Amino acid sequence: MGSFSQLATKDGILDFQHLELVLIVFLGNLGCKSGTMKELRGFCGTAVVSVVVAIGRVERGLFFKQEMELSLIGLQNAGKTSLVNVIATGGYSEDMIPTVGFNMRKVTKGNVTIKLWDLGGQPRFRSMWERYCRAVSAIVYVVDAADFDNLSVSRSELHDLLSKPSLSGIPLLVLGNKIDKPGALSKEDFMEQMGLKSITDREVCCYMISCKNSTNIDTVIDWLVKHSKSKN
Ligand SMILES: Nc1nc2c(ncn2[C@@H]2O[C@H](COP(=O)(O)OP(=O)(O)OP(=O)(O)O)[C@@H](O)[C@H]2O)c(=O)[nH]1
Ligand SMILES: [Mg+2]
Repeated sequence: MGSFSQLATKDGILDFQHLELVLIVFLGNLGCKSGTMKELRGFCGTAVVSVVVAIGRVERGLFFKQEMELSLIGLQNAGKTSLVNVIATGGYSEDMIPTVGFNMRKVTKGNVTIKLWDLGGQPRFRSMWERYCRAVSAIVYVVDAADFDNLSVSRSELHDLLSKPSLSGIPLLVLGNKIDKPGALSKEDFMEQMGLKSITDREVCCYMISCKNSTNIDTVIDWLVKHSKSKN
C-alpha cells in the first residue's frame, strides 16, 4: 500500500489501510463531483465522519492494545508446539519435529498480542525453563494426559519449577492434552496425579484439551486473553 499505510512504532506496525482507503475515496469523489456544491457538501460531511471514525479506530488500537508474554513448558512429546500451531493457525500435524532449544511466535487475538516462548521438553533443555518463565504473564504447562509412564516425571518437573523464587506468584495454566486418545485421564484424576490442589501460592487453572480435535482450544485462548497485561 501507499507511503503512510503502515507506521512503525516501538510496539509494532500500525495499520493505516482503513484511513488511507477513506482518503482515496474522498479525494476521488471530490474530483468527480466538483460541479455540484450540494452533493459535495453532503459528501464532505460523510467523508469527515468516516475519517474521524477511522482515526478513532487507529487511536483505540493504540491506547487499548494489550500484550502478553508467556512460556509453554512440559515434557517432550506433550504437544506444546502443536498447541502453538493450533492457536496461531488452527493447523495440526502428526508429523512434528522435537523442538531444539526454543521457538518464539507472536500471535494476535483481537487487541491482544501474545508472545509465545515454546520451549523444548527434552531433559537437556529443562534447565533453561526457569529463565524463560521469569517475568511472563503466565506459565502454560502442557502434559500428555494419556502417557501414564511419564506423569510422575511431569509432576515433579512442574513442582520443581514452581519452587523457584523468581517465578513466585506467576499464574499457571495446566493443560492435559491428547484427550482424544483412548484411556486419557479424566480431569479429576489428572489434577490429582499432577498434585495441582497442593499449589496454593498462585492462581492455578486446568483444562483438558486435544490439539488434534481442537477441543477446548477456545477456552484456552479466552484464559490467555483474560490474563494479558494492559500496556497503557
Ligand atoms: N493424539 C494426539 N496427538 C497429539 C496431540 N497434540 C500433539 N500430538 C502429537 O504429539 C506429538 C508431539 O507433539 P509436539 O507438539 O511436537 O510436542 P512438544 O511438546 O512440542 O515436544 P518437544 O518439542 O520435544 O518438547 C506429535 O506427533 C503430535 O502430532 C493431541 O491432541 N492428540
Ligand atoms: Mg516442541
